[in-house]
Amino acid sequence: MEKVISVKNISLDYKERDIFKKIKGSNGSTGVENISFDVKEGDIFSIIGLNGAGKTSTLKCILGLMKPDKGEIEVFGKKELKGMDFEKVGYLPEISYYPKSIKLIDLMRYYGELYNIPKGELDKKIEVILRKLGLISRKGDRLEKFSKGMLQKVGIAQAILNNPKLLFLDEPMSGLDPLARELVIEIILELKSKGTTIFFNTHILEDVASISDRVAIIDKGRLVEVLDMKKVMLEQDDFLLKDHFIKTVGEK
Ligand SMILES: Nc1ncnc2c1ncn2[C@@H]1O[C@H](COP(=O)(O)OP(=O)(O)OP(=O)(O)O)[C@@H](O)[C@H]1O
Repeated sequence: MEKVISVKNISLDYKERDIFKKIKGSNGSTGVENISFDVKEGDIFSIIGLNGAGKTSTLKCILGLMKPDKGEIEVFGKKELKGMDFEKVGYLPEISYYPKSIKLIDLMRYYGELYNIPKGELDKKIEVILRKLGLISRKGDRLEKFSKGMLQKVGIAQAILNNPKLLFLDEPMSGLDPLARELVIEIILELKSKGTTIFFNTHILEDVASISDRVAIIDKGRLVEVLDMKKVMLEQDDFLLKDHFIKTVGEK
């Protein structure tokens, strides 16, 4: 299997960012320190860590939304994602900001245009995805009428609209009810079965253990270990990610 993401010795120190030096009273903090890992094509790769561990910072560096101070990142074998590359990538940010007055269908059409989805296919694609996420009856509603969980589903819908080859999900289960969480797991597994590589950040360990091929544990900006889940499960049939995580992070 090919490497889709390669992260080598990246560090990102918010203290070094000029903008934070300028904000009176802000000391900033270390985002990530000397992190390295690879993600193989078709894998589900999860990063778990406590609040502030560095999950979002790592993801933003991979996507090119932040530039690490040190280290190298390659995605699809390239040092920088550009133009057409983004048509192959889906991204659910940790917090999505959408104009409140926009109707769901118009937001989806807007993303469809950004992804260059042919006009003739777009409405059908939107329909399928909104139906899957239980949002079809709300497609004509403005987003100001949506609950937090519904907005999270909107974020997921836009992230998968282009059938991405590589999907980034930052806390995908945030604000979702148990049924919606199951639905998202189903969607993730369906995408994997079609060959999509999935990279996701979470601190909800139950969601990770059963579906991930590899799990990276990070703590205070540092990579503690990368677990090969199949191998771990074979070696220890009573392995519980939660217990392992508490032990590992607790001992640091
Ligand atoms: N914009 C910022 N300015 C200064 N420090 C920041 C900024 N963003 C993140 N940090 C710091 O970087 C560290 C890692 O934050 P990050 O958001 O990557 O963690 P996380 O694991 O995604 O956390 P969470 O689970 O709470 O979303 C934290 O110590 C945080 O305070």
